[in-house]
Amino acid sequence: MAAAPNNPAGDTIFALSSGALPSAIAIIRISGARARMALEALAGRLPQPRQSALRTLCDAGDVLDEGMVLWFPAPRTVTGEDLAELHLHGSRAVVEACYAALRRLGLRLAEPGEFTRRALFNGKMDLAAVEGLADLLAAETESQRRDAIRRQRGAVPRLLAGWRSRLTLISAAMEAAIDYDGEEEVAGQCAWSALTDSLLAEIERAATLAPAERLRDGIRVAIVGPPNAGKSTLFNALAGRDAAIVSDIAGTTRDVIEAPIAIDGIPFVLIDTAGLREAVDPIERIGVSRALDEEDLAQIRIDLRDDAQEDARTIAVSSKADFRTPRPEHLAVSALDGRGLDELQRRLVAMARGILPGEGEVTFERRYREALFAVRDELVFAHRVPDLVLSAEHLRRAGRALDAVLGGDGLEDMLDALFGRFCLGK
Ligand SMILES: Nc1nc2c(ncn2[C@@H]2O[C@H](COP(=O)(O)OP(=O)(O)OP(=O)(O)O)[C@@H](O)[C@H]2O)c(=O)[nH]1
Ligand SMILES: [K+]
Ligand SMILES: [Mg+2]
Repeated sequence: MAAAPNNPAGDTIFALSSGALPSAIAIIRISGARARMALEALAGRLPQPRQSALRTLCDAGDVLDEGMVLWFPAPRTVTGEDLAELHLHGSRAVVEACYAALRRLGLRLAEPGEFTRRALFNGKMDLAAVEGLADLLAAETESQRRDAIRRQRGAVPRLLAGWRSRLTLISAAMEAAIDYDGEEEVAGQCAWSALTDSLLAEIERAATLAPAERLRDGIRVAIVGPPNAGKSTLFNALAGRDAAIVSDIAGTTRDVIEAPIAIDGIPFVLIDTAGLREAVDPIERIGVSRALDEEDLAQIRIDLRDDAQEDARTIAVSSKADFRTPRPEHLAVSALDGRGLDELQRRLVAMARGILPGEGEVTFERRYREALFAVRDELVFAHRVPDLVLSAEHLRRAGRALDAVLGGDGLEDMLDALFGRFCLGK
């Protein structure tokens, strides 16, 4: 998509903002400095601001349609610009005729997401809200809708600003402690320690929650282990179809294979990987290196290694439990007779719930999370260093990292990708 101008004052845009044609009603939205002129040219007299009025729409003496029109003068509009809406009969011919008339008046069709882009640049929405809106429009599940609404309604900047002001308070308490000696210093240290502890816990939780894009795409679950451990067989059993090739030849799977599945309404992306070993075959070696990457990236891994250790993101599985004695500390699973599969699914759901946002929690897009990890690291350093002066410096850095998110550093880079996710007319 071509980048829309940051200052769009010159161009007036229009687009169909309602659904696919034909439909009962088609709503054409017009935004920009010439919206008023265009509305007057087509509909004659302007209606009262923000009140609908019935008008006959004409183009050079030709009646286009009869419909409701609305006029929203800037700046109290969704885009921050003059805005008009035409509510027409939802036929292709009517809409095409209107488009043609608007083009003749010097207006142009909007790019996908361009209305929202203008809202962003005119300060009508913040970036997190735009991201939330994009997800709201794409939401398919209830958890996606709830999360998107919270973000669209400004939950992210509210949280960030709250953390920022607490950090400022902590820094102030800290500077005060530096000015004291002895007992007071210890007391001061304890006070700010407690403050940073709770802030750290909150930021840590926010950064480790499933990111917004995971909620969109599904929580990644990588199945890893040695060749012939039964990874692909297990993958197929969980996916409910023969998506991956299974054979008794070690090194069968080389590429990464993905299958989206839902368990208890939670979206997962299952990932089958190449068996981990010192491969001689160069192609298999690439497969092994990809497997290790997926293992790192995944939020949850199902580990079929003999020495697998359970942790917050790992389920250690003894496969082929129908004919091998499973390790007592591992979950015994057999893709052949089905034992352990229900329990494995229960554990996947339980782990997912731990990293999905709960009531009132909000997820963060990747770029926020990276900054949050930076903030967290600085807070950890601030705790660890023995010297209050050094601690104060780490707190300042944490503050700057938070400011970077609040100020939207690196904004331009991701705008095109973001607006590309919008449909036309939004
Ligand atoms: N008895 C029994 N055999 C199994 C089970 N799971 C897999 N197998 C067999 O073990 C062999 C290897 O299975 P795969 O699923 O291809 O193993 P993999 O871990 O994907 O192997 P690579 O892709 O080569 O790393 C096949 O012959 C499977 O039929 C199981 O639960 N029980
Ligand atoms: K195999
Ligand atoms: Mg395999």
